[in-house]
Amino acid sequence: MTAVATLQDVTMRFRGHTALDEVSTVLEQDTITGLLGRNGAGKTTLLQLLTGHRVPTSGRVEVFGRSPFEDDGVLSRICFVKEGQRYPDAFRVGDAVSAASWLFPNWDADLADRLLTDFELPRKRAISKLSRGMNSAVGIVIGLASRAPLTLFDEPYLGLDAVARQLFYDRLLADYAEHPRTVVLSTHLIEEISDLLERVLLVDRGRVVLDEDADALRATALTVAGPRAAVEEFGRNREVLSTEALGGHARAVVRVAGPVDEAAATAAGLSAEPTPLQRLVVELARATRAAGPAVLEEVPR
Ligand SMILES: Nc1ncnc2c1ncn2[C@@H]1O[C@H](COP(=O)(O)OP(=O)(O)OP(=O)(O)O)[C@@H](O)[C@H]1O
Repeated sequence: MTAVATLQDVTMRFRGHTALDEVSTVLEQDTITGLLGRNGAGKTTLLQLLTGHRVPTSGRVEVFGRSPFEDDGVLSRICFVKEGQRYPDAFRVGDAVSAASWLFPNWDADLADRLLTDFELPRKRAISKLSRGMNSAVGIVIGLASRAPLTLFDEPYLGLDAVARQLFYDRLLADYAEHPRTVVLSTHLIEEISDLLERVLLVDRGRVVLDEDADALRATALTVAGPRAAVEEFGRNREVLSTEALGGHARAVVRVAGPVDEAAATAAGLSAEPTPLQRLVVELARATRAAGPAVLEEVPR
């Protein structure tokens, strides 16, 4: 695999506050990574470092083999879609799209047209008159049509309704299948995007808590349910991430080694199901933070 971006021992301090603390990670070419973490975890800061908006206090950031800071050759290959993106006051939707078409060498005008239609964005409408969700949709159209080799979406769904969010996920996946590129999606809506993700990068209080292949991560845990005694017995020699009991019945999220454990659960009279990614991430983060509060909140859908 080819590394598109590398962070090595990156620390970012703002006055007294450490937003990122010795972070190391690699973004592989042609992957979709979910960048996850609670409010203030350091996600936006990490994306700002990748896009050269900030220079780390210490450590090394490399994108396409070079420091992204003030390097036009690198920056023209990156599209950064920010939460609540602002545009010049006089801009209409068409102006934002035209400006983006000049910026990104791989720009696909036909795709941009189709996406504007899909998201019902009139080209002539002043951006200042758009609803919050429509404003987010403009960023999404630009992010997808840019076909930038490194495309970063920082919570791009502000104000977008569920139908529009699904449209975004569907169009991203379809276009990615035809034109693979490296995508990072910073989000709190883990379950919604879990099918899209190939990598999971979880940041908590400026530190990397998880940096894993999404399928491998899913295979590390099972949700088992059944008679309480059998659930307890099953968890005896395994790492139990959480347990809920109601009367004689219990349900537990348990770390497992593979299919052999699933067979053992079934043989013990338990139901065994994959653990939803959001639940798994919450539980793993909680376990990492020992006795602390949950690291991620479940976001109501
Ligand atoms: N310019 C700045 N000056 C001081 N502190 C900052 C600055 N930018 C970010 N921080 C702090 O760094 C921490 C990480 O912020 P960051 O925006 O990266 O979090 P985030 O994970 O993107 O959060 P959210 O999910 O709420 O958007 C926060 O505590 C934030 O207050």
